[in-house]
Amino acid sequence: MPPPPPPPPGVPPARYAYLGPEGTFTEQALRSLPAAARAELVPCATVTLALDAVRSGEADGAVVPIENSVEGSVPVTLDELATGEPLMITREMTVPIAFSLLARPGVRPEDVKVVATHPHAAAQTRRWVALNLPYTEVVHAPSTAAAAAAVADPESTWDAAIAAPLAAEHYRLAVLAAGIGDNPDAVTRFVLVSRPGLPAPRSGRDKTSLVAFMRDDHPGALLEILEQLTMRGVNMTRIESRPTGAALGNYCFSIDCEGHVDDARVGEALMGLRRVCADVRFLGSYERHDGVAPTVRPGTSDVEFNDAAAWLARLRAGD
Ligand SMILES: O=C(O)C(=O)C[C@]1(C(=O)O)C=C[C@@H](O)C=C1
Repeated sequence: MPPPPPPPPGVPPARYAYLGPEGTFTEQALRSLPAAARAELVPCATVTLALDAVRSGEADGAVVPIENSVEGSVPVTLDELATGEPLMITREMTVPIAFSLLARPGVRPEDVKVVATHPHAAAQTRRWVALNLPYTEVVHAPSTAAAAAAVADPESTWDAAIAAPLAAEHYRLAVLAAGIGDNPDAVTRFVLVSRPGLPAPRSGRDKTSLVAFMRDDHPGALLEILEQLTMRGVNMTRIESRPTGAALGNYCFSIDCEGHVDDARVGEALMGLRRVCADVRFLGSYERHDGVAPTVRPGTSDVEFNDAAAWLARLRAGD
């Protein structure tokens, strides 16, 4: 394939931060974006640093992991998006996850006493490790590639890393075992995050992300939030509660739902949430990674919402 054209004269290439170092699954997710081919890619040691690079203007965007099909959400990403200077999701993408056990050349499987990896990777290889390395200690690293980079150092006290097959080439490590994930169909979802601005254009196959902060703790508080979505025919694809950090028992709800902020039913639901919640943080509308279009229930299409609004206007005007 010919190399992508350079940016026009005077226009610096976009800078994208990501959870690094080189060789992470996050880097694979970022490289799946056509724009990455023309961009400067900036590896960051943590999700927090990658997102802060966007907040400070050091990077134009950041790709971070948000959810794994086996281990669930990535709490640091949910919490960073729910607090601090607002950020906006503009794209999502998925990467199939396959793990290898990597070690310095010459290290044998029976020599592996300590294996390092990211906590989400540890959770996805738990059964394989229990069966094949029963006396091995599993320690956590900031990312799978950070574990591989550390293991490549002959002074390392870690004997092996669980990482992406790509990390073996990158850090010149030997593959002691491949395909060691407990679930061969594991997939991780990543998001591209930028500073707030115009939401990505409506594609008809969109998702909207938001964080709803409860006004106070009372019977049915969560139900009240859910009603705002259900009564407008908005289908949720994910909801989870996260502590706000303010006090014990103080929670917010991280929600993904089908549709775009420009869809009448989603806009109306957001207005409803704004009325019943202490705060609502809009995290963006963006095209779904799987291209699935929502089913619009009778009475909740744009035409029907607009027709109802026009009818009310006529009533008020005495027409
Ligand atoms: O450590 C990496 O390689 C990452 O990109 C992070 C991460 C995650 O946060 O879940 C991404 C995909 C895998 O599920 C394991 C780790």
